[in-house]
Amino acid sequence: MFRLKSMKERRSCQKLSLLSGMEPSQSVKCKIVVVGDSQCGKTALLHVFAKDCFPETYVPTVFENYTASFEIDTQRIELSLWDTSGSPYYDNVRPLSYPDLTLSSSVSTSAALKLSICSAQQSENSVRDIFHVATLACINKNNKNVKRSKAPRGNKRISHMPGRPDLAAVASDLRKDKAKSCSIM
Ligand SMILES: Nc1nc2c(ncn2[C@@H]2O[C@H](COP(=O)(O)OP(=O)(O)OP(=O)(O)O)[C@@H](O)[C@H]2O)c(=O)[nH]1
Repeated sequence: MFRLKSMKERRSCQKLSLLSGMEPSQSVKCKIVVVGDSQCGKTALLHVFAKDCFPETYVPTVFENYTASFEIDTQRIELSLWDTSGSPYYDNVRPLSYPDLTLSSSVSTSAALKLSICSAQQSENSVRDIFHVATLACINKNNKNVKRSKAPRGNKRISHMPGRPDLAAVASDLRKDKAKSCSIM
């Protein structure tokens, strides 16, 4: 049913549009590259976010791409998610995933991620938060004033939605978290 937007909705909508420099009807595109040590859980992180499933078996990554879209303050966000290999064997080719990376965007996003990484392995919401923070950092690259709003969490709509395993069951089987680092750039 058609519904008129409240003043508050309109304001927050305008706010993000101004910040991203786009009309709300247009989507903001962000690219997020996940890097980190081998087997630190990069692919698992991406699977939980983009595919709503947790990969139990380890399959070494070379390169993999995922897409996801959601809304923040009615602004449509299209994410291009890049998974990389943590193996030193790919040290020379990995940087090809982020040729246009600036140090500042990498540092600010990594810092945000570190705050959330501890619970990311056990909570779907934390995983979502990580990518929302990374997305805002991505938008922030073009506009220094962007702030995370207090609006309800964006609803993610994903390109592939396989069956959703019981994450609680997976969590009960969690082994001790590894002291490895994982970053989103
Ligand atoms: N218990 C537990 N296992 C995890 C977690 N995240 C990932 N794993 C497991 O750790 C293994 C490696 O996870 P991946 O996500 O494939 O690791 P990766 O960082 O992508 O590894 P590379 O492809 O080598 O770079 C898999 O068997 C996952 O099931 C976690 O949060 N808890």
